[in-house]
Amino acid sequence: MTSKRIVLSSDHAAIELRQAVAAHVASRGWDVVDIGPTTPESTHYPLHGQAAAERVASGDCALGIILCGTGQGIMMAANKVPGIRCGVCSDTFSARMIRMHNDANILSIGARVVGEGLALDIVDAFLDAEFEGGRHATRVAMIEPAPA
Ligand SMILES: O=C(CO)[C@H](O)[C@H](O)COP(=O)(O)O
Repeated sequence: MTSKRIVLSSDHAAIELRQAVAAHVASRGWDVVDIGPTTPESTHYPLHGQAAAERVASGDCALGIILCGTGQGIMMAANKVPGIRCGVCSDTFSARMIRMHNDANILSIGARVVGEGLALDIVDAFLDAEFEGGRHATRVAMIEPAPA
């Protein structure tokens, strides 16, 4: 991965964890684009999932990390943006495999599911893994048809 620019977003349920993830990812040398929100008012996860996904799909950011209470709703919203492959992870094995086999470009985490220590390990597993290509590239290409 040449670019080390990464976008982060969440809904209200994951602001504290997102900020911890942002500090951790920045400490690893990534250029973090944290698009919020910063205030704790209730908000709507599809807005934040789509906004992060658009940063990745446009090429502005190489990867993304998004969070909501479960990680599920914001993942669903992100995956509606063409070119996005986002998985929810609550364990490090899955976080590694969504990069190695699925070429995921966004990781989703549930702030009401995992604690901060595990979340940061999940982030490390995602960032340290690389897509293996080969047979996996054939399968990833089948997920989304090439644009006409
Ligand atoms: O996990 C989520 C979506 O998948 C949201 O964070 C959750 O639904 C928000 O719930 P509430 O409005 O009760 O805080």
